[in-house]
Parts: sequence; structure tokens; C-alpha cells
Amino acid sequence: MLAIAQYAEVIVDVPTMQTNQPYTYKVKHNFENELSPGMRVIVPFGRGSRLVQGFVMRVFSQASFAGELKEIEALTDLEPVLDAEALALGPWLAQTTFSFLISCLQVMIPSALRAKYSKELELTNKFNVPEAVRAFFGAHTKKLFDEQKVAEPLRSQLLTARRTGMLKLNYVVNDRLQAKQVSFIKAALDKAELEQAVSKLRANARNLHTLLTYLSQHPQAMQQGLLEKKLALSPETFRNAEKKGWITRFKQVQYRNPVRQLNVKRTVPRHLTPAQAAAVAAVIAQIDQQQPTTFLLEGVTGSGKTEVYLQIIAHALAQKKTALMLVPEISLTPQMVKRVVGRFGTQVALLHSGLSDGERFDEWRRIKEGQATVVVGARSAVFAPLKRLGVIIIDEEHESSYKQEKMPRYHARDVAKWRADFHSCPVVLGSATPSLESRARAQKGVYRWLKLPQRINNKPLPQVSLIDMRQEAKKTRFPDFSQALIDAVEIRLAKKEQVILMLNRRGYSSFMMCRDCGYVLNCPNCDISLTFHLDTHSMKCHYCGHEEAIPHVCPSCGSRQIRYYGTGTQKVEQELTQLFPQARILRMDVDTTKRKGAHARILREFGERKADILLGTQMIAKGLDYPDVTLVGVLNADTALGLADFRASERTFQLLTQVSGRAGRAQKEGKVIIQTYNPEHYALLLAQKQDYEQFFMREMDIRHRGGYPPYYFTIQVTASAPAESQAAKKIFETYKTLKTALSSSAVILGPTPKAIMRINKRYYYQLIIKYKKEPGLAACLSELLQKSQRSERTGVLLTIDREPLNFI
Ligand SMILES: Nc1ncnc2c1ncn2[C@@H]1O[C@H](COP(=O)(O)OP(=O)(O)OP(=O)(O)O)[C@@H](O)[C@H]1O
Ligand SMILES: [Zn+2]
Ligand SMILES: [Zn+2]
Repeated sequence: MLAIAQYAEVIVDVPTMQTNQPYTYKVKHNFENELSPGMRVIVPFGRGSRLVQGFVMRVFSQASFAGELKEIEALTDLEPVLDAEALALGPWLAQTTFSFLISCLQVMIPSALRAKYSKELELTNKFNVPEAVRAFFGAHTKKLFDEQKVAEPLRSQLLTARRTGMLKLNYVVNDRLQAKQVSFIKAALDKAELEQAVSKLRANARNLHTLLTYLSQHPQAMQQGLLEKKLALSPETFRNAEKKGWITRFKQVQYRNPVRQLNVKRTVPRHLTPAQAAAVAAVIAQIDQQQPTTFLLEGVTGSGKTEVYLQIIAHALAQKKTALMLVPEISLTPQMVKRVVGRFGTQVALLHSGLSDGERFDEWRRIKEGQATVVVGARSAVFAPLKRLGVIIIDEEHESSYKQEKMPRYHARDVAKWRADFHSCPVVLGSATPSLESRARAQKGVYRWLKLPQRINNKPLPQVSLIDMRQEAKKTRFPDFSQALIDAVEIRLAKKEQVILMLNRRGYSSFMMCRDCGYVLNCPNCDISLTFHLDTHSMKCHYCGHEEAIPHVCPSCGSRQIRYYGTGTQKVEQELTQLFPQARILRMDVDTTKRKGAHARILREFGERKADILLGTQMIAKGLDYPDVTLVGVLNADTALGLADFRASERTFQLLTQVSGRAGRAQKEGKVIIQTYNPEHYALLLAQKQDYEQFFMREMDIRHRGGYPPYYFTIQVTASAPAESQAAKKIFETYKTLKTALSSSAVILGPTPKAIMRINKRYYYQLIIKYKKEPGLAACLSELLQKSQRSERTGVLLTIDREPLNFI
């Protein structure tokens, strides 16, 4: 039996006073039948009864609450935006990621729904209100009202007038977006009747003639706008036809569907190789048995992992289930999307940052309403409101973009596993270079381990050479190109084959420095140098967005010898045009891909062979499958190795293996040239051999000796404040609390200032807890977090990051 919702527990959205404790509200009679958990409501909160938004977590009919309860003011939704699964996932997420529940609930709904609502006052009795109030309304009877912006004493006068019933307060909930509605038309007559109507038309009624003739051949409903274009008719003609009763017009929700806009050819399942077939069979058995088993699919580059995913998804769909496939944001290339859409058509929904808020909202609704049964998306798509999940796939599972860097600091892999438990379905983690964590779990049997050790058709992996740049840089006129790479590009250009060149930009930037006094141009808000941007002709801070003009004289000594240092893609592009004037070059980096669709366009042009060389940052390392690419060059392999992060080698190895895998995927043999200043480093030597297994062993040994993950769990605690002393004080207090709470087997690294201590005028201090088993730790951290929230007015903030991916 459905309980009548007389009371509701609401998680309120109050940024300055967050708590995971729900508040109980009374439900007004007129909402009793409408209110259900997962809906958003507007409720009065705190002493001033400020109106805020909240999520209903639970409704019930008996309250054991003694005091007087406030009432829910209004409903934001007519239907719950969060289903039962999401309502269960939220608290778990909040607990495991040390986040506030409200941010966990918000992250599950599309940004378009993170509604802004405004208040509106309506004048109901204009004769008895004070003059000031009447003046506020002017000639209107309704006016938007923002408590914060209306000064006293007017504010109090308005509120008093409201209390005494002279004004009414309304909520205008502008869910920033409404579903898009478009006009459709349909013939109201049958074919014979239409033909008869045509014969009776006056000779000069040419437009109506066109329309009716067309309709007599096309009985189905059609979008009016499209028809106007197609038949060159005006809206007037349609209105006339409607008046005469020949057509009916109606509005229909039209989803902005990014898939429909792609012109994708249908593809059929391929005949699987034995290794692929074994992987597919293992996973679909778990779908059928409804087991939440996690698989690690370790397959070398070009081994056909994607085809495995597609056939697993097809099986889930055949069982009337749904499928979720996560890919890193940057590999959501048109190529990848086409492969999925080509197989499953319009039942695919796409969720990624390239979509507008409106498009995402519509995709989300298609999923929620069950129209889309396959979801492909980046990190946050892990929350896609699919029902009856049959399988969750995470491609390139080692990618750090699966971890969100702001609250809630979740890893998509963990959320996927939670959902898999909820739905009793398997999870597939795929990669050519799995994260050490996942590979270690496969070793221990926690994950089931599937392998695709060969490329399709037993194509060899490309041959990789390491070039020692300590020698080479002296030899050529072009500091970024070794002779070997120049020669290799030359040959590919002559053979009309394609080249991918990658400039590794991790931990790296081009900055301005004075040659006379060594002055470096820094951001005024952060402890970091400004980065030079050629296309906007300015200096920018990548942390806070600060931008300023390029200096022509040194601000410190006045010298004109101020120059930029470092290699940017723009500079390399210039070198390339000098080296190979005949080559057609496409550049892909943050600057050329800023505009919507630019990323896709560049890749399409490269795929259509409109360019010979694709030059880019790490963006180009993943997922690309172009048959004519026979050379991959890495200009600077080791910028990341210099970073004091224990994952530096792992990241370097992964990146080099991924990018090498772009070469020689079809008939023609591939070659890879890696330029490096560390040719003896094991990450480079093993990337050269593309030997993941050996790298895994070697790296595990190092992690074991250093006491790093996956041998230890880690948690990073960061304190930040506007003043350095406050941040330091906070982190030392935290340190003391933790020290007494932790067992002797746990280790605390730090406290230390962060590598970039000041960002956007705030100072950052951190400590890292390494531990194996600390049953009391989570509770202790949660309490620290709640406590720090109470002292938030001082501007001191504590953030807690479980298994952080960046340690510096
Ligand atoms: N069973 C098969 N028979 C023939 N060709 C196949 C088969 N499976 C996959 N292919 C083709 O082999 C190529 C490589 O496959 P795919 O891109 O799926 O590999 P991958 O393992 O996902 O690669 P990467 O990790 O490097 O992106 C693709 O062009 C794909 O169409
Ligand atoms: Zn800055
Ligand atoms: Zn100077």
C-alpha cells in the first residue's frame, strides 16, 4: 500500500551549511498524493525561513517529531528525477567519497536540471499596501523578487505584506531548459478525400495544391518546419489548410538527438577470433546468470576489444536488458561513436561534454523513459538512469579522467561496481595497459582475467625505436626533431601515408623568461608561471584563468630580451611547416579544439585524408583507428617522468603504448619513433617492447618496496585557506587528530605545502595517509569533514580524497 505522504525527509541545498542529515517537513494537503521520493522541492530553511531547494529522500505518514514542523512550499518536479537506485546510491557515494549528500544527488542529474528558481511576488490587494510596496510593483501586478537584492526597509515591508495576505509569493522554477516542442502536421482526410479537395481548389491556390498533393502521397505525421523547407511553403498555407479542416496540427516533444545527426552506416557483427569469442562467452554467461562479476579485459592495441564490447552489448539487448559503456572523454571520437551507433542505431544515447546542456538533458530523458537502451558516455554517464542494466563496460579503464577531481571525488569504476551489484550484472574493464590496481586484482582472482594477446589477423605490433635526444638535439637545426624522425616523416610523405605526431604536455608549459635577469612571468593569483598562447596572443594561467598581455620588456629589469621557453604545439607546427613545406598539417590541442565540434572535425578531416600529419597533445593517443597511419612520432616522451608522483612511470608507459598502438593497424606495417632524454629508463625500454606484463612486474616491485598503491590504500587530506598560516594550522591540527586515531601500521606523509602552494589566492597544504586496514579511519575523517564545515565561515576548507590520482 502506498503511504500517504504526510511527512517528508528532505536533503536541502545550502552551500554554506552542508550536512548529510535530512530535515523533516510537513506536506501540505494538496501535495499529499503527488509527492514521492526523488522529487525536488522548495522548502523554508533556517531561522529566517529562507527558501531553498532540496531532494525528497523519503515520505511517510507518521512522524515521531515533537516540535513544530515547517511545510514544503512547492514542488519543483512532477515526477521524481531520482529513482530508487539513485536514492540508494547517493548515501553510499557520500560516505565513501567523503562528500556531502547534496553534491552526490546533484551529480546524478543533468546540469540543465540543477535548476535555478526565482521568486515572484504577486500583488493581490493593491489598495491596502504601503506606498513603497506599490512603488515596487509599478504598473505590474507580478514582479520577480530576490531577497538578497532588495534593501531594507522595503524588504521587511514586502514580507509583512505577504504575511498579511496582500501579496502572494510564487515560485518560478526555471529548469533552465524545457524539452523542445515542435509542430507536426498530419492529413485529416484520407487519400480519396484529399484528391477530391485538390480538384476543387481554385486555380491560383497553388500552395495549397502543392501541400494537399504531397499529403495524399505521404499520410504519416511530419514536422511542419521540414515540410515548409521541402515544399517551399509558408506557415500561412498550413494555417489555411488547418482552418479548412484538411490537416491537423499538434505539438510534439522533439529530442535534440546527437545520434540522429550522425550519418552512420549500419554494421554487422564480425566473425570473432577465438580469443575474442572466449572473452564474449565468459561475459555473457555472467549476464545470463545475473552475476555481478568484474572482468579485466587485457588486450593489446588493435586486438579488437571494441568488437568484444559490441557483441556483449548485443547479447544484453537480446535479453531485454540495457547496457552502459564508458569511454574517456577524449576517445569519444566520432570514430568510436560511429562504431556503437553503427551497430545499435538510434537506441544509443550519447553523454559527453561536447553536447549542449539541452542535448544532454534530452539524452537523459530518452534514457529515463526507456527509449535509449545503450548509453555511451564519459565519466558522469556512469549515473545514466538506465533500468535493467545487463552489463557495464569501461574502456581504457586505466584513464585518470574516470576520477572526478572535485566533490564528489568518485571513481567511475567504483560507481560502476556498485550499480553492477544493484542490478546483478557484470562489469568489463578493458585496456591495453590496465591500471596496476586492476591488474593486481586480476592476479589475485578478485577480477576475472580475460586476454587478447594478439592483434587482429596476427598483425605485428609496430616496431618502436628510442632516439636519444641528448645527442640528437645538437645535430639538427630543429631542436624538437631528431634526424631519424625527419627522415621517417619524409618517407611517409613520399609514400602518401599518414603520420601522427604527439607532443606530451603533461607537467609542462611554455613560459616567458628574461634572458638577462632570469625573471619568469608568474600568475598574480597562483604560484605558477603563465603559459604563452600564440593564437590569442596572451599569457594565461591554466589554474585560475588569469590572462594578460605578452610583455615586450622585462617587468623586473626592463630588458627587451624576454622570450618564451618550452615547446608548444604551435611552435612545433611552425617548425614542421619549415621542415616539410609540402605537407598538410592538422593541429589538435586545447586551443584548436575549444569550439564545439572542432575536435570531431579535425579527426574527420584526418580520416578523410585531407591532411598528412596530425600533430597533437595526449588527446590523439587514444582510440584512433586509421589504416593509413604508418608512423607515430613522440616528440618528448619524458616530461612526465620528472614529476614527483609515484605514478609518473605508469602514466608514461601507458601513454607511449597507447600512442604507439595507433600505427600500422591495417595492411601496412607501422613504425614508432620515441624521442627521449631518458633512453635507459625502464618505462621507456618496456614501452619500446610494448611489454605490459613485464612493466607490471617491474613496477609492482617498486611499489612494494616504496609502500605505494596497490599495496597500500591512500587518502589525501588537503587544507586550504586565504592565509597561509590558517591552512598550515588546519593541516597540523588534522595531523594530530589522525595520528592518535590511526594504528601504528599506518603512515602519514607530510604535512607539506602542495607543489603549487597557492592557487587562485588560496593556500594549500596536504598530507597523505597510507594504510592497509584502519576500520576507524572513515568515521574519523567524516567527523573531521563535518567539523571543518562548521568552521567554514573562516574560509578554511578541508577536502578529503580517497585514492587520489595526483599526489602533488
Ligand atoms: N573479429 C574481427 N575480424 C576482423 N577485424 C576485426 C575483428 N575485430 C576487430 N576488427 C578490426 O580490427 C581493428 C582493431 O580493433 P579495435 O579498434 O576494436 O581494437 P582495440 O583493441 O579496441 O584497439 P585500441 O585499444 O588500440 O583502441 C578495427 O579496425 C576492427 O574493426
Ligand atoms: Zn592563476
Ligand atoms: Zn629581466
